[in-house]
Amino acid sequence: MSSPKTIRWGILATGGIAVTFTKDLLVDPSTRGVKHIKHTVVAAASSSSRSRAEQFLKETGCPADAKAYGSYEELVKDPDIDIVYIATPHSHHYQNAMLCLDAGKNVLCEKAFTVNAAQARALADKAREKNLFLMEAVWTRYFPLSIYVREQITAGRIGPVARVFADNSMATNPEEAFHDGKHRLVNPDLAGGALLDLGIYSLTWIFQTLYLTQPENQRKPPKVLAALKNYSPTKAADETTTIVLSFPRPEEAGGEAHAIATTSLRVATTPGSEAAAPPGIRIQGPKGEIQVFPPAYRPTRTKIVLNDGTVEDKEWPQPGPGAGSGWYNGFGGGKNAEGEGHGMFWEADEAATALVEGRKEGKYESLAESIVIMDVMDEARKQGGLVYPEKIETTKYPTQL
Ligand SMILES: NC(=O)C1=CN([C@@H]2O[C@H](COP(=O)(O)OP(=O)(O)OC[C@H]3O[C@@H](n4cnc5c(N)ncnc54)[C@H](OP(=O)(O)O)[C@@H]3O)[C@@H](O)[C@H]2O)C=CC1
Ligand SMILES: O=C1OC[C@@H](O)[C@H](O)[C@H]1O
Repeated sequence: MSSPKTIRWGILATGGIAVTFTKDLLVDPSTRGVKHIKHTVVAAASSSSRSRAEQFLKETGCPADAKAYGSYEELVKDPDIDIVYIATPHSHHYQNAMLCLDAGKNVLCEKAFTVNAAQARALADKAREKNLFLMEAVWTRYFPLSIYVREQITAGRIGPVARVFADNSMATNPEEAFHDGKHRLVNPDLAGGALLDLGIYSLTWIFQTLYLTQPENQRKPPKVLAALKNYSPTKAADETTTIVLSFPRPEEAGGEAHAIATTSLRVATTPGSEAAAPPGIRIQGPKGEIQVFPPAYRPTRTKIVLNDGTVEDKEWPQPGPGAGSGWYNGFGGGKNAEGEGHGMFWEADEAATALVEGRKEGKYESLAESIVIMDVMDEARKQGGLVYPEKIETTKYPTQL
C-alpha cells in the first residue's frame, strides 16, 4: 500500500466547535482504521486578533510551525493550505465560503450550510466554476452508525421506508441561558433559532434514510407543512419548529413516504437520564423499524425491531484515543466516554479522501441534497413567518456583516 497522503488544513474562526473539530482532526487516523490519509493543521485565523489565533493553535495542540492570522482574508491567501474548515455562525457561512472559494481554496463548511437555499446555490455554482471541493459539515452522516443504518435500509431489512419520526430538541432554559439575546442560538443577526441549529439534524435523519437511500433518479424534493413558534424575547428566532414532509416515490418503491421533523430549544428529546432515553429517531417500514437513540447529532446506540420478533441492539462508541474527555456542544458541553474520540474526524476523513480522489463533493451528501434541505428550511420559515435581517439573507458578495 502507498504511504498516506497528508492533507493540510486551515481553520477559519476559533470558537467552540473549531476547538473540538481541530482536536479531533489531530487524532491519528490509523486509530480508527483509516490508513490512506493523514491530517495536519498549517494555519488558523481569528477575526478578533492574531493572538487569539496563536492561543487557539496552542490550546488544540497544533504543530508548532502552524501560522496564526488575525484575519480570514490573510488565511485564504496562504498557499500551503489544501482545505479550509469554516466554523463561524451560520449567518457568516455564505460570505466566508465565498471568500475561500474566490481565493481558490477547497471548503468544508459547518452546518447549517447557509442561511437560505439561494446562498447554497450560489456557493455550489462558485465551487463548480472554480473546480473546487465544497461540502457541508454535517458530521453525523459520516459516522459508521449512519452508514450501518443506511445499509440496513437498502438491504430491505424493514422494507421500503414508509415513515420517519426525527427529533432533535434540547431544553436549554433559554431565558436563563441566553438572557441578553446575544447568543448565536437566539440572535437573529447570527441566524439564531432551533431550526437552523438543531432542526438540521432532524432533517438529516429524514433525508439520509428516505432520500439518500433512493436511486438518484428517484430522489424528489418533499412537500412541506410547517408550524413554527418564535422565541419571545427576540421574536426573530424560532424556539420550536415542527415540519411534516411528504416524499413522492414510485408505487413499486413503496409509494409516497411521510416524515415528521421536530426541534426545540424549550423541551428535550431526552428529559432526565440518558439511560432512559426514548429513540429520538424511528425509521419505519412494513417489516419493522430502526431506532436511533439521542442525541440525534451524535448517537451511539441503534435498535432494529422487526415484526417477526427480531430485536438487534447495537452500541457504537466513537473510537479512541480521543480528543480529550471534554467536548463542546454550542452552549455548555459534554463528556466523551472514557477513551472515546468525539467523532468529527469522520467528516474530515471524507473531505480529505475526496481531495485525494479528485472529487468535488462529499460522498454521503451532495451539494444538490444540501440545497434541497435548505429549500425545506426556507419553506418552513416562510410558512412560520421567520425572516432574518437582509444583510445575512442576501447573496450579494461581499457584504459587510
Ligand atoms: N457539528 C457540531 O456538532 C456543531 C456545529 N456547530 C456549528 O458551528 C458554527 C459555530 O458555532 P460555535 O462554535 O458554537 O460558535 P462560537 O460562537 O463558539 O464561535 C464562532 C466563532 O466565529 C467567529 N465569528 C466571526 N464573526 C462572528 C460574529 N459576528 N459573532 C460571533 N462569532 C463570530 C469567532 O471566531 P474568531 O473570533 O476567531 O474569528 C467565534 O469564536 C455554527 O454554524 C454551528 O451551527 C456548533 C456546535 C456544534
Ligand atoms: O451542531 C450542533 O450540535 C450540538 C448542539 O448542541 C449545537 O448547538 C449544534 O450547533
